[in-house]
Amino acid sequence: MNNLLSHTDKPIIWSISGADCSGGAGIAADIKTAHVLGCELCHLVTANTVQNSQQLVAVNATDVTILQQQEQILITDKPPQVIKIGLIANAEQLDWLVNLLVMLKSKKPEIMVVYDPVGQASVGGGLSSLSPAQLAALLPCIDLLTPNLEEAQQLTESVSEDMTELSRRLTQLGVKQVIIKGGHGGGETSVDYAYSANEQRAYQLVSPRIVTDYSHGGGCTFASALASFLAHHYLLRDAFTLAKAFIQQGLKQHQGKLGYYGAFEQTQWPGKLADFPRVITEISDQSPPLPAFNSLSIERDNHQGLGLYPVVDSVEWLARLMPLGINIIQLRLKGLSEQALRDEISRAVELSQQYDCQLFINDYWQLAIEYGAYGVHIGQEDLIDADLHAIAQAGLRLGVSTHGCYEFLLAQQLKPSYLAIGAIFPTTTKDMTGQIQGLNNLRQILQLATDIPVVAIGGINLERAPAVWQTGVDSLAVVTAITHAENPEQATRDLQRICSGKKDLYQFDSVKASCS
Ligand SMILES: Cc1ncc(COP(=O)(O)OP(=O)(O)O)c(N)n1
Ligand SMILES: Cc1nc(C(=O)O)sc1CCOP(=O)(O)O
Ligand SMILES: [Mg+2]
Repeated sequence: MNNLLSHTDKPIIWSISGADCSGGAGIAADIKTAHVLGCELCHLVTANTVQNSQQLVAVNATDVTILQQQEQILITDKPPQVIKIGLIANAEQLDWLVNLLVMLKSKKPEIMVVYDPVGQASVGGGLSSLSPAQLAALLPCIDLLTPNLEEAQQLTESVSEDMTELSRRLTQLGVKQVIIKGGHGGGETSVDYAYSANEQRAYQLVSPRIVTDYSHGGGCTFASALASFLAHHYLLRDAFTLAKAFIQQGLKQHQGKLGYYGAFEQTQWPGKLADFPRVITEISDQSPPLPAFNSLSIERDNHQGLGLYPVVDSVEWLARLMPLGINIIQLRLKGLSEQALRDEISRAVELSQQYDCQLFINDYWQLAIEYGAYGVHIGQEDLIDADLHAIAQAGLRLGVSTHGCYEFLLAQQLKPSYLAIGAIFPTTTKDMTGQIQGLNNLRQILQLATDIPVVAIGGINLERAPAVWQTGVDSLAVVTAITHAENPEQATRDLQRICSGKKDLYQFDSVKASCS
């Protein structure tokens, strides 16, 4: 257990779950899911169940000594990044599991543990009779719990149907993050609710309900899809979004087929906007509804798009760069007094009119409106406080920062003038820890884009710019590649040249996991 180095490029997941001889649920679902999502899955089978599409006949619990042997033979050879837990057949297994998790987390705290608390088989019958009191020892070891509403009620010994209340209670029992699945309810849509105790934030996603009986193993698949995306280092909100899209895509394979309880279909890495959920948020679901924001002046027919987008921190920089034929530019001021802000912004707007340049003001949307700037750029944290109606009514364009697919979908629902995706690479300009996208993730997110222009930002320099441009983005936003360059004017011209190059690919079929 000293050497927890992995021997494979693929992230390793351990699934500690039961085997379903009918192939729909349990380990079978976990293996199929992890496989198509670019992970390697080791299985420690807790029970050999006897079931088919109609009934559960027996749960034959595995002897704990076998699970211990499997744990020991795997631990140095195939150590896990993520552990996914399903069926725990008895109290003896529970004790073993709690000890295992405590030991693993003491050696490698970053191991993530996902627990899908299966108590009932979907074909009817009890898989496990562990009580909430017995499970209490396990919950503090769990990073992500994925109950349905009924399971959340059982674990909290509550009759509440309020997902907010249930998820808070579950985190009080020690679980760090919860996703309560709404898939089993009625209605036209299925709403899932995630809550992170660390972030103290909730996320809600809704998808149209797909009518099909081919859903056997859907719950196990959802949990193992989450485990797979977490193993690829996606944040909870993005793993949640991708896992919901994965489920939607799988259910659609047998849409409308009823009368036979078939195995859920695991297909491929989700990449079609139609499979992705809608983000429920008070920002996008405002009343009255938000109007679409004015669009930018953009030339797409010559493949150039918006081109280079310098982001600078003074009017002096604007005055230096605008004469070079810049189409779009941003004034990103930090830490100035009210008067200094007013001076800079009013001078910047004047200058932008002189050069007919699309000037965006970062953060200060009220001053941008007051001085008649072309647009404002708003970060995710500031979206809630900004008066988006006022920005639209004043005719200003809106740019929104996004970091990952959840924020991208949320921002896209607002129909802004452009969407920024970052940070593509590590950057020294601001702390983007945990939010570095890389080129593969950028390509995946671009598959979800509509006709709203997309700007890439973060760590883009002369060497990296061609590869980012080739992903098909409409613009490259840069700070230090210009402001820290030995010769900023030359760097600007070089970047402009890259951004005027033809893009070869506008097709992103089956982009594989970020592991490549
Ligand atoms: C084009 C572009 N993209 C992203 C950002 C970042 O904006 P924000 O999230 O508001 O963070 P700060 O820039 O305010 O630190 C941006 N400014 N421009
Ligand atoms: C200001 C900013 N916003 C980012 C985001 O991802 O939202 S990354 C970033 C820094 C961009 O600076 P540079 O080009 O020097 O890396
Ligand atoms: Mg900002």
